[in-house]
Amino acid sequence: MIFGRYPSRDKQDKAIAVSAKKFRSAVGSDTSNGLFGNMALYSRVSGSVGLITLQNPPVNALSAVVRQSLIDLMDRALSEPEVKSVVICGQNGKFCGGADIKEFRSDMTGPPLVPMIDRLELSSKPVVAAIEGVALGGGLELALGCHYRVAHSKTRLGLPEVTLGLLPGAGGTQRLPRLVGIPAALELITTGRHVTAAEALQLGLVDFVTDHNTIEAAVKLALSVAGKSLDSRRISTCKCPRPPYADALFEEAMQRVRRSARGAIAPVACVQAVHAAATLPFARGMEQEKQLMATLFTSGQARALQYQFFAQRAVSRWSTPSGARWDTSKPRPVHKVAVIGLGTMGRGITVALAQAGLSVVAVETHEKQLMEAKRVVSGMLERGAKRLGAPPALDKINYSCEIQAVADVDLVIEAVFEDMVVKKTVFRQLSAICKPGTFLFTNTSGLDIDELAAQTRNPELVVGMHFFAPAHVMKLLEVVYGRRSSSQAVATAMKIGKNMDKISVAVGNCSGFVGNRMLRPYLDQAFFLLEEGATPELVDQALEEFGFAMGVFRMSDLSGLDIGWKVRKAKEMVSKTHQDCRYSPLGDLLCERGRFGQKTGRGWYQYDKPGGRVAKPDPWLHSFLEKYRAQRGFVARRIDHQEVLERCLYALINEGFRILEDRIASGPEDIDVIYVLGYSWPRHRGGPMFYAQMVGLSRILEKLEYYHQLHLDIPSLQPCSLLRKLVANGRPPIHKWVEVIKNPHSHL
Ligand SMILES: CC/C=C/CC(=O)SCCNC(=O)CCNC(=O)[C@H](O)C(C)(C)COP(=O)(O)OP(=O)(O)OC[C@H]1O[C@@H](n2cnc3c(N)ncnc32)[C@H](O)[C@@H]1OP(=O)(O)O
Repeated sequence: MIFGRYPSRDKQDKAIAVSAKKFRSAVGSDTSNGLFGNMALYSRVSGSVGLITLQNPPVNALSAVVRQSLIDLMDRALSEPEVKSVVICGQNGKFCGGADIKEFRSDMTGPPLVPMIDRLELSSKPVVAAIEGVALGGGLELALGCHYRVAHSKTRLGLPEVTLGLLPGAGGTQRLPRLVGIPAALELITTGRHVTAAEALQLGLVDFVTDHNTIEAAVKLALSVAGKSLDSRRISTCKCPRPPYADALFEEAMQRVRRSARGAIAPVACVQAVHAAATLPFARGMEQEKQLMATLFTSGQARALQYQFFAQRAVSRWSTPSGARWDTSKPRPVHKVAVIGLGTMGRGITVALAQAGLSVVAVETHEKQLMEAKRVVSGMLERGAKRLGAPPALDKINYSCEIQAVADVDLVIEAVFEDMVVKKTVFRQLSAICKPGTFLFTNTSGLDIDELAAQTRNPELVVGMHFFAPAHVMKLLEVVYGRRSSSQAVATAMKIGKNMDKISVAVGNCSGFVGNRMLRPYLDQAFFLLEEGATPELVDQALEEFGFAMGVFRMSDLSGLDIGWKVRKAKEMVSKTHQDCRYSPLGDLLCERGRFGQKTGRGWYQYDKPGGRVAKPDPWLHSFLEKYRAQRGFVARRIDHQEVLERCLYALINEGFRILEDRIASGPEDIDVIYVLGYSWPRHRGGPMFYAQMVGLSRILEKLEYYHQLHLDIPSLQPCSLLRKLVANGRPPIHKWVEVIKNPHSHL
């Protein structure tokens, strides 16, 4: 009966709009002031249910105006005698993406979330949250303030505040443990993990899950609970269930976050807040939550993490110095893709493409290697499918030993050895075989895209794609446009990246592109520090305390020293005499002795066996360094962590400024996203360019000048002109740097 009268989603949105219009005229509001641009709308459904719809596209974030509207509309629902219960939902199939993060950058105005949610929970009429799409952060906290929660089966729920350097500060740290218990709450709040509706139901986070119309289901529930006691439904009044092993649980959680957070303060505060829920009455727990939140809210880490959140979205709005842009370039549809070369990278790329639903032709020249690749790729797909609970996309891939098999594909991703001669040969072949218009993309970590494009009939179709290993897992993709790449080719590469669930950053063509180009001076400094008296352990410890998952030497041992050695040999750096410019052959000398890192059981550290993973200081390496210094006239001196950080990081940042100056990256966000997602730069430090702003550009400049004066033979320590210009321009904030780059005479 109720559902027969209930409008479809479309009709319902229209009904809401109509009643919103009536409501606006009833309250005599002025729509011209934008008040009703972002708000909540009210309508009455099924006679006695007040329906409040959050309306703030794209994710119905709880902006000041939305919060005020919600309060006003709840008051209205409570004051209407005909209304017996209330349903809160979000427009366009999204319940709520949480507090409006953009507001965090300015002085917060409008009614605060905490009393708003408390009032909701205190309501004498039952309130049901109809959750579709997402209920995240403040959105989930709002739902926790409601008396019942109905979710659509495709909804994702979570408290991701920790990823923004915060904690769920609108009662989330106090209500969630009371509802789902301490172990689950600790895990969800400290990781920020989203859960599916099915898991939410299992945890008791939601009361009901539907595959059908969520609002219909919520209204049905609202009708059925009207007039019933709400005593047991107010989460704040419930006792937090405390397991007997709670102390050990908190101890373990604290150790875990301290280990994995590497200096990030939010996860630690999250554990403390949940501990308050377990040990204090609700009101006192809320006070504790508020205090912890206040500390986090104004911290540099929260600013860094929120900057990174927006930067990861900003990079999709790419542009090139020649004027090509994301909003004026249309990608071409791609249905069938070929991957050439099924080594580690080619296999990962094949998996990522198949998982994105694309048909793939996977090519490897030798039958034996092809079969081995097929076995490995199938295993990867099966494991991935098991994790996602979906069938593996095995049938998306056709394997072939014949390069002719790529004749009818729309796009090729070449992933053969990182060797220009080999790649050139493949590109000439592809250009002859492929149908006209086929995009030819190359997976390379730094080779010249223009040189490769010159091998083809249509250089405008050539673009670089720098995948990071493992290619089916890592989120980052550097999309490298050459001098002649068409805007359509760039747009298509960006689109394919998005389809593979990657964050793609469009960058210009230069040796090493953005990521590896900046890595060079960083690695060089680490080698020079060894020459001057440091040990690999000292350098790594400084970098790991800064927040890197692994220091530079442990990382080199893991990825293999021979890779860099091969590149240096190809560039003739190993054999060249380096007169004006300092060059450390330490890495080469280790490779000459067969020390390639973990794979050989020896590198900058020693391991118990080839392939071993536990790095131990190596006395042989220490005495080797001593002999090396003695032979080459280096006098070992005491080097502290501060010098390690300044030399390694400021040299890397200086290269970042050069990259901006050369217009290889279109803004500092591009660099910061690349470094956080591809090079494990600690996320809570925003990225190298954001960190430079936090340290202060004048200080970076001063320190680079100081070190450059001491080491005139290290050009990478010479401050670049953009850095000087920014300091001369009064150190503008990071979002204004591009103005100085575009207008060198700018006086901000
Ligand atoms: C008192 C302080 C209390 C704080 C508690 C909080 O609530 S903190 C906020 C917690 N919420 C989140 O962390 C959610 C962040 N958003 C997301 O995870 C995702 O955006 C999404 C909601 C899962 C949607 O993902 P999708 O891939 O569909 O879209 P985008 O990520 O590209 O986002 C679309 C645009 O929406 C902007 N946006 C998203 N969430 C918010 C938000 N909470 N506040 C403001 N703006 C938000 C996002 O920036 C995108 O816009 P662009 O213009 O493209 O940048």
